[in-house]
Amino acid sequence: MSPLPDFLRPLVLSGPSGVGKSTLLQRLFKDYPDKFGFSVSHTTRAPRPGEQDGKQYHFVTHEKFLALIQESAFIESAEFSGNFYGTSIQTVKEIQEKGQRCILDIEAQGVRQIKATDLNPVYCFISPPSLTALRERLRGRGTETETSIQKRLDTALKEIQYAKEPRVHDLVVVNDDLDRAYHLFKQIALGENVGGDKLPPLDD
Ligand SMILES: Nc1ncnc2c1ncn2[C@@H]1O[C@H](COP(=O)(O)OP(=O)(O)OP(=O)(O)O)[C@@H](O)[C@H]1O
Repeated sequence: MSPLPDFLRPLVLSGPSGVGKSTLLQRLFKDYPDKFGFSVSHTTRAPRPGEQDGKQYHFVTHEKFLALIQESAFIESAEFSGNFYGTSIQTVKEIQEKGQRCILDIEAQGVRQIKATDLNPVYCFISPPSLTALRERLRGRGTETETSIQKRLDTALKEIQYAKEPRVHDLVVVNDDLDRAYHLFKQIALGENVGGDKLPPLDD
């Protein structure tokens, strides 16, 4: 059996909080409003200003989230920075049925879980150029308290450690210059046969 073209496989995006995943995705969806479907996760975290239920996330209570776990509704679910996140099987199915490429934005625990399923996605890691740059972006976004920034940076170190393990990701995009990173990310999303960036040492 010949392998599926990459465009027909879901695309799993991961990378530390604040690295620029949402920024890259927003540009992609603006440029290609019909080609891609974003797998909207369920979360128990509070909406940030401007976020709409069903758009960035399905915002649910703890109780509802636990009920969905009981019903085996999720492909993956994880706790991150004190909140639960999960991808429902139904959400991915609906996107695929529309003939769109399904894009999932998932943290490291979720990536591990997806590897145990038969989803067969392309794994793309969005890397910061340095830890210093990541810290500055999280502060600059202005959505987090200093405690939350510290929590996210601690988790970021674990994400990066995991990303350094062999064969975890198929491709890396270093989000240094946004236009350059977006150009590469767009090619990957469109299923073009490109090599990614090299993972920076990230030990600053
Ligand atoms: N290449 C870049 N250079 C400088 N700043 C950037 C770059 N890409 C994104 N940013 C900025 O970094 C901040 C974090 O970006 P964004 O919210 O997209 O991150 P994220 O990975 O989606 O985070 P989370 O996982 O927490 O949702 C934003 O303020 C964004 O404008």
